[in-house]
Amino acid sequence: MSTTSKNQVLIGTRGVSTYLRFTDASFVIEPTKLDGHKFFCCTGIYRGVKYTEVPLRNVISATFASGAVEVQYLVRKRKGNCLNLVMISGTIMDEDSMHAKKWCEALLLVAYQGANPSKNLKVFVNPHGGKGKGRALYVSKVEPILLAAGCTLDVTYTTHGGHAIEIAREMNLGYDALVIVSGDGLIHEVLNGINQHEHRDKAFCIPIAPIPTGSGNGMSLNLLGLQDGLDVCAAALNVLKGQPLKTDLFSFTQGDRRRISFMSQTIGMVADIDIETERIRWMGDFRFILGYICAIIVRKPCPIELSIKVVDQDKSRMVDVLHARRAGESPNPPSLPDSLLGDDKNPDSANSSNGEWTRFERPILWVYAGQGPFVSRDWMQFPVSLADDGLIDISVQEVISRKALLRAMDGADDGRTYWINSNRYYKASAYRARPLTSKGTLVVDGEQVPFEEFQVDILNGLGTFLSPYPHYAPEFLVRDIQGRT
Ligand SMILES: Nc1ncnc2c1ncn2[C@@H]1O[C@H](COP(=O)(O)OP(=O)(O)OP(=O)(O)O)[C@@H](O)[C@H]1O
Repeated sequence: MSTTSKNQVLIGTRGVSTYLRFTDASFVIEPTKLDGHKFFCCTGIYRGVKYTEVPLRNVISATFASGAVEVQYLVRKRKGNCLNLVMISGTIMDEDSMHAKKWCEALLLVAYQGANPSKNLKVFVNPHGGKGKGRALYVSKVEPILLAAGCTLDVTYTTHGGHAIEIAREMNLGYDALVIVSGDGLIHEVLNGINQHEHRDKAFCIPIAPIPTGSGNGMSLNLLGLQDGLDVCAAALNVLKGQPLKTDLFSFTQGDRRRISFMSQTIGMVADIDIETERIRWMGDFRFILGYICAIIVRKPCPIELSIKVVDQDKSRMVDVLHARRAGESPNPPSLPDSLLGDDKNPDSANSSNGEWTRFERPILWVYAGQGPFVSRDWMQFPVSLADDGLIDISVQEVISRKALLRAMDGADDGRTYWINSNRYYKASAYRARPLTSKGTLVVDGEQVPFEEFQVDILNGLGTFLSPYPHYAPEFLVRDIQGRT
């Protein structure tokens, strides 16, 4: 029987003849006995070569040189573990060289769905982000994957806050993607550098791919999901295989200074948590939980004047819109009936009229505005957020009892329903806030900014990120909507 078939090659590896083949969905390694009859021990391992099947997407490289085939791919050692880069190689057995070469080319073609694996990448590495392991993780885990794919890397290790702004402002526009090895703060810097670029609009089209080595890593979680969002190898795979996802950005204006924000603006208690837990960043994202508990004990009100251009404040409808959008039933957010736009059905918030500013008049503990479901692994702040709906999600927490705040932290069954308990949640086209005291905290994408009057407007679809999905990661579909008001 000839072993030659279009989708497989037979190689000798570790003394075992082994088929390498691919189907429409998978890359398969199948050890056999040398006489061609398949033989497995009960574990599927034959002299150290194990039967392996991985999604085609996990194949990074396939080369043929000097009579040997080499395939590099990502695999989980155990279910639930992080991905790891591994390689299988061996000399071809009864194939001809031309077949082996063509097989490698065909495998790469399907594994990359026709895209070029060898990308030209600008890489920013923040050695200070998160627990300070960015450099080590980049060198040991991420760079080998990018190099295996044949990428050209232009790497900058940031030396100080603001360094990434300086580089992004001046960068050339020939990169296929900007790889950001840090947390959300460095993404914020890069976007603000791009905003000052001479060719701003073109620069905004270069997709950004986060590699999660920060504390919260909200954007990485939102793009890759809870299983992969903190896995640097899964994030490196996204650099190679992700598709551009357009996201809204926010224009944050204070006086004549305008910043770009891509994820969140926080005022009051949650901003305090960000700042006050800075000195325990070695704890990773647990710092936010600890900070929340301490902040509940203090329960400091934040006197501000808040005005919102409300588009919707009905949580049930927000969930329905999210589901419809993800099911592809509604390519664009459905327009709301005029009677609902800016309608103030709730006497607890202030008056508004269509397209006008609604004043929020009750004492508040915090405002959390932004997009993207997760701001960190345990904190789902904007569960009904859509990447490019042209709206900002705003949650406002009135002053309530400590007990009620602790209950809010509990969420429902999985800690992902935090928003249901924050008592006001809006979809808005803009908002503005004016502090009524000089003491207070304001944080934009993790960066502390002066606690002064500001306004936020939407920059619809200006951001570009690489993503495995056409929306934020699918697990964020909100199933449990108990308690929505
Ligand atoms: N070499 C450096 N030394 C000190 N600070 C740096 C350096 N390089 C960058 N920075 C600053 O580090 C800050 C924190 O980075 P980043 O926000 O990415 O990590 P994080 O705060 O741990 O994560 P997250 O924002 O996801 O919670 C950035 O705002 C940046 O200004």
